[in-house]
Amino acid sequence: MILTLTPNPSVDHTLEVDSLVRGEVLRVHATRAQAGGKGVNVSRALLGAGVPTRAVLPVGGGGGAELTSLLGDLPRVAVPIDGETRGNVTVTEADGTTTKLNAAGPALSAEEVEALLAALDDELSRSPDWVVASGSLPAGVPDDLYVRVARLAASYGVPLALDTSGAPLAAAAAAGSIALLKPNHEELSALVDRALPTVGTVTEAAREVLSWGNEAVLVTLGSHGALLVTGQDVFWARGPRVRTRSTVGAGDSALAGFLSREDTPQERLRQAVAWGTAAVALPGTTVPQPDDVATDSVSPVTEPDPLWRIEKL
Ligand SMILES: Nc1ncnc2c1ncn2[C@@H]1O[C@H](COP(=O)(O)OP(=O)(O)OP(=O)(O)O)[C@@H](O)[C@H]1O
Ligand SMILES: O=P(O)(O)OC[C@@]1(O)O[C@H](CO)[C@@H](O)[C@@H]1O
Repeated sequence: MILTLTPNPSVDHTLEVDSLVRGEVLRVHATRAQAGGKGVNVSRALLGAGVPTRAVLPVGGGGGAELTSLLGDLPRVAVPIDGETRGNVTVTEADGTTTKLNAAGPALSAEEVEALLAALDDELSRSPDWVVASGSLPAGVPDDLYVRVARLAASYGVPLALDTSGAPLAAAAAAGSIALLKPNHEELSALVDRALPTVGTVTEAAREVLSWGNEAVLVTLGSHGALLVTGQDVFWARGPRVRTRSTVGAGDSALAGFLSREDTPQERLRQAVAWGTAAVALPGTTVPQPDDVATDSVSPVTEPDPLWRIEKL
């Protein structure tokens, strides 16, 4: 069973337009409202693939009620909060360009933060195979929340996969004990505070993160695929070129694919890239179903050339 924690979930509203022009009246071809938030998306993707999962998330107000109804039969622990669950907006264009407007989300009180961690503690005591902690932190939640999550997971011997950015990522990565970090290229670059133009520089940055006491780094590179860096090896893989409809949730789908089955690092990377590639061909925050995923079209490369430029991959 894979447990997920999403401290700042959302209702994702997607608007599809031909082309986004600032200051104009634009006609919207299609709109959709879907359950969102990074850990929620990981759980949704796993559920679709028949992998047991459970999502822990705070919910509040009308947005929380809408999110609850959109979650359908996803197994979950919803922690009630006074604030209003956020709505995020995505605009996708005909060429696949994706523009996202993410709200800050509700402020959580200190008691609500403790209630969320208590719900997580309770679920961790049931020995899930992994816990995934993902996304931004709402106002009122200290930047070290994921450090506390890592300690809690370690106390139960449950491996933690973390996908976040900025100060919460910096705090948790520096504290160590994370089985898998999933930054994208930009997030890793911000974490080590330098540009990472090549496979070699990305690998070096990931190795620096491992030296802080973490076990593996899956760096997703958007259309350039993903690099998996462990203490021993480096693997790179990219999917086939696909028509992009929306990149929202590609990283979450990649993480779900990586965790979807016990396997070798190469096979996990193959699944991750296949699931991420499948996600971008789907609209809005739609996560891929098993039939959408073309695993055979992904061939991981062991020890890719450090001189390869990321933008050319
Ligand atoms: N434009 C694209 N074309 C093909 N595959 C893509 C594209 N964008 C993403 N992917 C696939 O999805 C994976 C995850 O993408 P990305 O690096 O954009 O994650 P992310 O930034 O965490 O995304 P998000 O935060 O929106 O979930 C990539 O490793 C790649 O396999
Ligand atoms: O604001 P955060 O928490 O960083 O990201 C939230 C979010 O953009 O992430 C998901 C896609 O990964 C979306 O469902 C959601 O709207």
